[in-house]
Amino acid sequence: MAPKPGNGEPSPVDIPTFAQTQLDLLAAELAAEIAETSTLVSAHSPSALQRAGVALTNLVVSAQRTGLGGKTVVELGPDSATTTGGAGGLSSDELPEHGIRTGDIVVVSEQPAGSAKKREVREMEKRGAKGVVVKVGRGVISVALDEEQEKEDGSNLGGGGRVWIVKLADDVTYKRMNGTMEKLKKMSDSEYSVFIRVLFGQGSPSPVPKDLGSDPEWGKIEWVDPSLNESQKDAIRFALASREIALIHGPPGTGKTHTLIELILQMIKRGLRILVCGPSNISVDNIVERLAPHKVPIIRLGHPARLLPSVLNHSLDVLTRASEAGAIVKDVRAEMDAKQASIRKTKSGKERRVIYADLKELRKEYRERERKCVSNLVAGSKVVLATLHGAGGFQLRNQEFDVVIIDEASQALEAQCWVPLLSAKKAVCAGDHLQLPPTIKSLNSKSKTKSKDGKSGDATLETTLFDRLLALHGPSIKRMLTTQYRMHEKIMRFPSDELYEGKLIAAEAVKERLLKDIKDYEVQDTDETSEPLIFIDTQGGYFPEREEDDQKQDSAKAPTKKSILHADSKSNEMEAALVKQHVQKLVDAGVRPEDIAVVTPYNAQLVILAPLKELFPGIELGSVDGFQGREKEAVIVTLVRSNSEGEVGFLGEKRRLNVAMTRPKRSLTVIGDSETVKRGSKFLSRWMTFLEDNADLRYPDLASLER
Ligand SMILES: Nc1ncnc2c1ncn2[C@@H]1O[C@H](COP(=O)(O)OP(=O)(O)OP(=O)(O)O)[C@@H](O)[C@H]1O
Repeated sequence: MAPKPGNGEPSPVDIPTFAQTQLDLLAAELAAEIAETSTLVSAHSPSALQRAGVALTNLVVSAQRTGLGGKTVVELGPDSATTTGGAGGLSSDELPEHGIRTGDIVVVSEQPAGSAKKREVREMEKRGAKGVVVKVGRGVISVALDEEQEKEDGSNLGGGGRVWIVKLADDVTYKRMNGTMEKLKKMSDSEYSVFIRVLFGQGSPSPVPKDLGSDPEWGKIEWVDPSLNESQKDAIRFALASREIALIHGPPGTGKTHTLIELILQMIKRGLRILVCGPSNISVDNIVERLAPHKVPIIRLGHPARLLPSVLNHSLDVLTRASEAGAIVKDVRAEMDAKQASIRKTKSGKERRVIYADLKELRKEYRERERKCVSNLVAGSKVVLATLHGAGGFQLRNQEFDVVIIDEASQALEAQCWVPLLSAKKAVCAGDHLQLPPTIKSLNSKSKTKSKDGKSGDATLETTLFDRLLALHGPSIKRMLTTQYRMHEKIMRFPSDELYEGKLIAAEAVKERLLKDIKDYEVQDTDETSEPLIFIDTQGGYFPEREEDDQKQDSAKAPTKKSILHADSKSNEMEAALVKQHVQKLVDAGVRPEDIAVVTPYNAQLVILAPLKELFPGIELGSVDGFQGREKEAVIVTLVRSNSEGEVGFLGEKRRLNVAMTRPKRSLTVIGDSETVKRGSKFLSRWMTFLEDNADLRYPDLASLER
């Protein structure tokens, strides 16, 4: 564990040791990810892998062209020999249902004939071509190949024959994190900036005046949005006044992004140059969308195919094309496209080789011109937005920013945060360390850490920068947002008291909102729609949980990635029946299925709940982890665990429960076995007692349940 919070001076961290620990942990994580893919691929047939969402079979290369960065983009379409027009409702030019998404790293390779052949990922990588999916359409999927991946005779792309693509572990992200950690490790003591020293406890953050609200400098801010609440204003003042680091702690629904937007606008007013990052494209786009109406000049880095359509106008790619220098780049691109097209026409090996040599030259020229054009644009902009990973691209090399802002910092790996932070002078990180950290596959992997004074501890990738800084410097480096704009007062009470020191306040507009008060359509006043908090207690041992393995034996169903990867997941059929009954009551009262979500910690339970999607079109079913950041009018949580041993597994994780119970706006229904759950932990025991005392407590009516 990291040093104790706030006990005077922080214990300094030895930076090279820290970086090495991160490198070890990242290597273990990448290995776990690679192993997962390899196991999947070698154990299942191509069609099973397609159903599991990790492959797309029966394709042919239909075209190739030049993409961003001068890369070759191959377009893949269905092989007409395998799609007999219209079979299964599929027209011959449409791709079947698949799980490959833009941004996935894939290998394109010759498809093995028959399913008997053993497939090895490593072998496929060697013989095929690796790349990134840049576009997914109904009838075509485009892959930008890694440099020089296409062999001159096209043999690694099926040589004109049938190919398939398989999703691989995303090692690109790792390379960037590793590169960053290597740099950090090699830095000498004299190269550490004040900022770096503070972030590793080799110095304390510069003091900030105590009462910023009445401070002559920070107390008189002209707010762009005067409706900000006091805790939001205070967090912004603190983030502006701090010199090295400020954490903005945003519990669920407290307007974290809202606050960051005002902070960015205030920083722009002060002439500061800002880099804004988040762990995912969506987290960054969310900010671009909300900044755009303020008409401030912003540039969004990142591949256009991965950005929301609404933010494209701010994307570097679009801005580059619109610029004057962009026109010259376009000419080179056209020439390259013509060459690419001619490769496919010629059969002569000699001619192909000449064209490839020309292409290589053109690619170099293209890249140089594009880089120049991009650097000019970036250098001239005051606000740049990118994913943490994207901030490590060539576009930001040698660029300096006054402040780096990281949203959702508690959901990012620390090594990823260092991609933009290595050259930062000051950082503002927003997040909530009491919700779930990033998902880690190598969970058992721990590495020893050592502080400068020789104290050692265990480090895991789950410890985020946010956690570490709080542990290092204590609460004085953070400000918490305290008014929440999502939940009914009664839904908020338990998480607030247990996790947020009882500090959360429900905003007037939401504190008494019930389902029956929905304004957009009519909802009847029933027992289900007039209660914000319902607990259906399944205690008594009548509703035991099941292991996924038990079900697989009696199920002839095709594997899904979920079922393959969650072989030891749990489910509870009777709880699922109770969910269905409750949803039916809500829908009968008039609540729209699209305003209802069912969340559960267990993926096997999701498989059992799946038929609800057909019964109530529009309803959302999700794992707790997948629902983080989301909200719904009504949320039903099924806890699944029910056994005589009091085993609760990963239900015992407070942060997971916190996410589960803070998704609803007007109605939270918890379905679970209080006897089992109570025994899981003190926190769970207090939650069960709270529900018994405060929720509308119900017991299942066994007779009315259809099995
Ligand atoms: N000062 C305010 N006055 C009124 N409404 C506000 C205020 N601040 C935030 N909100 C509203 O609260 C909601 C949540 O805001 P926002 O999306 O910024 O939250 P968030 O904290 O980023 O969300 P999450 O809980 O997912 O982290 C939004 O509907 C927003 O308009």
